[in-house]
Amino acid sequence: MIVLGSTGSIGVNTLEVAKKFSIDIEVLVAGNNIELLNKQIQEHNPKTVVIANKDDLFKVKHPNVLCGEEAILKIIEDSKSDLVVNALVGFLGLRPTLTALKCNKRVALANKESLVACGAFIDTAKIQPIDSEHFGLWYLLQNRPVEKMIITASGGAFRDWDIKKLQRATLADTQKHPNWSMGQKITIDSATMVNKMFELLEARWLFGEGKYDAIIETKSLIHALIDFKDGSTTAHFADANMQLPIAFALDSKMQENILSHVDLLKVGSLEFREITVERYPVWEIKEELLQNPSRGVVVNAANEVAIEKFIAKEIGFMDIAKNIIKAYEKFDAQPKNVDDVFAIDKEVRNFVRVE
Ligand SMILES: NC(=O)C1=CN([C@@H]2O[C@H](COP(=O)(O)OP(=O)(O)OC[C@H]3O[C@@H](n4cnc5c(N)ncnc54)[C@H](OP(=O)(O)O)[C@@H]3O)[C@@H](O)[C@H]2O)C=CC1
Ligand SMILES: CC(=O)[C@@H](O)[C@H](O)COP(=O)(O)O
Ligand SMILES: [Mn+2]
Repeated sequence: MIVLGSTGSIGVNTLEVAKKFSIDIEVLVAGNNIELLNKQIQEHNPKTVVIANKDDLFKVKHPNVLCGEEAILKIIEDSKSDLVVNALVGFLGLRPTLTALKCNKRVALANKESLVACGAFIDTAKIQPIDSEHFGLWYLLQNRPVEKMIITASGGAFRDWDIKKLQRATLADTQKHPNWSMGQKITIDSATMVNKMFELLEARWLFGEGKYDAIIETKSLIHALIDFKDGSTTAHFADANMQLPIAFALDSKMQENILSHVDLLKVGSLEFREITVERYPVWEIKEELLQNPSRGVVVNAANEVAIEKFIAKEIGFMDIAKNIIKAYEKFDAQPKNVDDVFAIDKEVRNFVRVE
């Protein structure tokens, strides 16, 4: 298989699962972490490697190394593998998803920005999501009428902070996720609750029209719940470890033991909280966005630029949501095709950059 983003949090977990299942790795794609990439090359012996920057080419211990975004698309087109794991972060992951699907490959999709920005034009039949909440929903779904699908949020790094202090929160503060160890960008998205809004959109594209909502479960032991029309509610419990969703994304008929069971006596109690607009201002547009999911492209582009500005200390933490909402109010056109998605993405980025 091909692993895009092999040196990231999902990429590393994917390679561990691949080792356990003895899956052959044809291509590794990484960004700047060449030290880790070299270790992965030694262990998995890929035929081809792609990295982000040509200045790093000489550091990679492999005879066949390419670089840049076009090279990622080319190796997908040229490869024999039937399965592409897309664990790239951000809008950068969209073209590889589209290319893999065009080449009739299966896509194990962690790159949620692909569906958020372009879900209307992606055939989800060939996609197995790598996200704990969608895995949970998929696991719970059975042939009974559903009332509502609910996903859980941890509440992120600032769930217990005094709201008045949030504007001055630093990048380092955002990274103190209570339950999960993940890449920098998704950990910021968890703190703003953008991650959960993205996941509601993903769910909408993956499972179709219906009622979707999210609540905070502070231990991240329940990942999804389904309210069935008959009055039953079922919940998916599993430890906060992505290897379970990854294992099923690589092999949906998977029968192996991947994790220890959650020990409810050790857990003792669970706490649920509402997601409020006061702490998570982006939640204000959640319902409207779910009614018009194609507008996800606007939210995604605004979020990526706002995060860049936050990291560069040009704006405070609470301004990330303000930038998103402002862009959302300004750009209300819905993309009619994939070209529109790229055009709107560009326009929104230009707008937020100068805001
Ligand atoms: N982490 C998690 O538990 C979950 C993540 N996701 C989603 O999965 C995706 C990946 O997340 P995560 O693993 O946390 O992110 P990371 O930041 O940990 O990893 C991102 C990967 O993309 C690579 N990369 C970045 N830019 C480039 C580039 N220009 N060219 C080639 N490779 C590049 C990075 O390389 P390098 O590090 O070498 O620079 C790294 O391998 C995101 O969309 C996220 O929202 C979804 C559910 C759970
Ligand atoms: C592991 C995973 O699936 C993440 O998307 C996780 O859900 C992020 O944590 P939050 O619940 O804080 O957004
Ligand atoms: Mn998730």
